[in-house]
Amino acid sequence: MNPIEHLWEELSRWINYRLRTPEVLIELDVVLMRTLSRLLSSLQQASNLPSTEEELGFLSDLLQSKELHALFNVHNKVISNGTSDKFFPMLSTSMDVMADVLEELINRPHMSEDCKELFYLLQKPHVQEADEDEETIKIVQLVKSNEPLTGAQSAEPIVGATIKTDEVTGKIVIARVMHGGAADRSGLIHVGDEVVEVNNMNVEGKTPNDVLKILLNARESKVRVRAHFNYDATTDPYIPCKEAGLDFHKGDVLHIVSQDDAYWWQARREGDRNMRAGLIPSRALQERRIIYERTQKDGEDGLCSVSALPVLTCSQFPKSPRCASKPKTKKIMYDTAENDDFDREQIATYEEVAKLYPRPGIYRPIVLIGAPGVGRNELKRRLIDTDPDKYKTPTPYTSRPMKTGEVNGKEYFFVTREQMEEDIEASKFIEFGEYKGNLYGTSAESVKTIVNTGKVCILNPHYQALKMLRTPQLKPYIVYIKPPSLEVLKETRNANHARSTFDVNNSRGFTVS
Ligand SMILES: Nc1ncnc2c1ncn2[C@@H]1O[C@H](COP(=O)(O)OP(=O)(O)OP(=O)(O)O)[C@@H](O)[C@H]1O
Repeated sequence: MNPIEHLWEELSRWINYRLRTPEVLIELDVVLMRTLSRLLSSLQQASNLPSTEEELGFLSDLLQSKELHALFNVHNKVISNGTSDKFFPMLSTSMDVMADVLEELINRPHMSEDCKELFYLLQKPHVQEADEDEETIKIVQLVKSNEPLTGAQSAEPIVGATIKTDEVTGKIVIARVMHGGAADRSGLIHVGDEVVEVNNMNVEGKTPNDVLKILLNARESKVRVRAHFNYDATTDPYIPCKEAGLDFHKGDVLHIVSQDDAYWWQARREGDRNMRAGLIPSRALQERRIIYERTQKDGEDGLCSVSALPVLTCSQFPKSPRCASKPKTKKIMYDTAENDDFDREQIATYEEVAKLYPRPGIYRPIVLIGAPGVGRNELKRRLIDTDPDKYKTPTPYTSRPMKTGEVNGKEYFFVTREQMEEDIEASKFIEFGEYKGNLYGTSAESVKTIVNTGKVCILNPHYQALKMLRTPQLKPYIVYIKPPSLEVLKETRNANHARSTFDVNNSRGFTVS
């Protein structure tokens, strides 16, 4: 440790270990002066001069540090009060008397409520700083909100309080505390309090407008996420402080206030009037937890080695007709390994969201999802029938040669295989597949074109295409089609002579018995 660090250590230790009594303020001042003069003389000795960048940096930080400046303020205060006995206790022996009383109290086998209160009060440092006029600096953390500030027109609003320049001193002071606002609820801010610093910026010489600018520039995280899991802090064995936890349910939108800690974010529930932020597990922590739980569970199920990041493959999903050996229409090919988002999507934690403002004349696409054969295609067809000018489905692309009577752009857009492969490679298709040696696919561009022409785009893609469709640009409504009861299903499908869409020959009627 270099001599400067050593001196600073000594000074800090001294401050930390002593009570802040009035006598101590004087003593502190003496120590400060002594330490600084030792620092100066040590700097004057050539051998002790800071030579490395690290030492110079330390000295520069020290000289600019808030602690040192605060100590200088103490020094100035002591000097400006001269020999006034303002900083001295009423009795020269008051500290001894207090120690005696505390000892007396602690040795009592039973303490009455009054004694307990006295015992508690006497241990509080502010009792020991008895002077009424003594200045105290409160560091108050108020979180900026959008709460209305009625009656704040005359002066500038600051987190539920108004400020003004004091006519006599020229300092910024609290003019009014808005009832029920953040400042009022904190109970720490009162009319007439001088504002010394805002967000670590000294406001000396500044106008209320300047202070407002500082507040407006305060950068609070604007991140909002939707939770994809339930969270109950009381049952979380990892949370460092259960009381500080914020419980939420799957689907809740959370406003992330701070992501400074890698494992514990601070958040508020969107729309919650309680302004206090609470701790929630970060995405990284929750992902780890889910992976760990899955690994444990799979272990219990007797499965052999499970990778830390499980990637679901077709075989792990319930038997899908599109995975059948002889697909009816087309084989959908998805190389999940190529999709960066795939793993994360399998571990649902938080999803970033933002408020959406409708754009006149622009409709969000409707994406129909559901069990095979549930009737998505039928629904799409019927919707388009109701209003063909309003609803539109994209025309697919194919590499198959055009048949006689077909019109390019009507049934399909006909392109070469090379062109299609190139576009697939460039992620231009939301879904694609191969059937009988020809490629088929729906391009993202054709969805955008329908949206931009003011029509409602309807899609009934393979569920894997959701990854491509669920983007901030397209913002689709994803509608899950729930099948009706078996009785209704039998009745309607039989009446319609419905054909199964997923059996190998596509010629079977519904086998509902
Ligand atoms: N509401 C309904 N009433 C009567 N029949 C229906 C109804 N909905 C669908 N069907 C019939 O059921 C069969 C399957 O419907 P459809 O092809 O729309 O299913 P799908 O969900 O698009 O299937 P897939 O996703 O597997 O392609 C069709 O013969 C269709 O006519």
